Amino acid sequence: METDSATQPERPAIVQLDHVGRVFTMGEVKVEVLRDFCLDIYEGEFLAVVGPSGSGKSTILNLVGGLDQPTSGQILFRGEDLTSATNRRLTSYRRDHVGFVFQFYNLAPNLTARENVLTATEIVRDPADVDEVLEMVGLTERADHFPAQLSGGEQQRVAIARAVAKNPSLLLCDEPTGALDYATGIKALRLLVDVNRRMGTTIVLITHNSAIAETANRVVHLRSGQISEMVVNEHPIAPEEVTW
Ligand SMILES: Nc1ncnc2c1ncn2[C@@H]1O[C@H](COP(=O)(O)OP(=O)(O)OP(=O)(O)O)[C@@H](O)[C@H]1O
Repeated sequence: METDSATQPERPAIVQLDHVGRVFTMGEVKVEVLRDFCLDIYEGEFLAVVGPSGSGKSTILNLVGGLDQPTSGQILFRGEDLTSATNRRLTSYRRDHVGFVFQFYNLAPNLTARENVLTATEIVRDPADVDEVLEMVGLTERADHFPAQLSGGEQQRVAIARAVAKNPSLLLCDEPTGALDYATGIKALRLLVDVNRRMGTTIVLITHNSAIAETANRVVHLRSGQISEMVVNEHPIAPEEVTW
């Protein structure tokens, strides 16, 4: 059954960034990327984070995904403070709750499409059915091909299938269409929208392309690590309507 796309803050927050600061220190130099950054991400929403290069998008995604820790403030996942979590707990958070999709697909070259997806499901408690996920991404016929035998768009579909097959609560996508041509990018975006609607997975998509963001329920515009604008799309457009 399809779940309604979440637009509204009445939904509980899945992740809360509470007065988060992130300073990178390189020798004597300190780079303050985020200061007092606050954002709630709601269960089941499709949130786009848009901003120019260097505005802090990947920094935020890495913090939300438990790949990085803030220098100040708190990050809560369903009320649990991740900033005081042990490394072991953070690893289980990433394993059980988070799926990542990157611009470059990071597939294991010596494994077939199916094996790439299967490997991800072996480490989680409640995975989705691998064959169903491969069918959803339209790769049933290509399941026995190795990454080098697949096009860029097909490889990205394997990467999405791999992330989705873990049945994560949160799917974090860093420029997932960045390396794809227009038509292939639209297909990848369609998949993400379908995953959000059909599986109720909360999606955070970061992009520098504001046209893509119109498919999301809510768009956070970033400028120099600050939210410059927040837009709720009452009627997100279909990926097929996106032009860039
Ligand atoms: N590990 C690090 N050490 C030092 N500075 C960093 C580090 N990671 C990020 N930065 C700096 O933080 C700022 C924000 O980087 P971030 O990668 O979050 O931006 P972005 O919006 O994702 O950019 P892009 O669209 O180019 O990927 C940049 O000025 C970057 O140089």
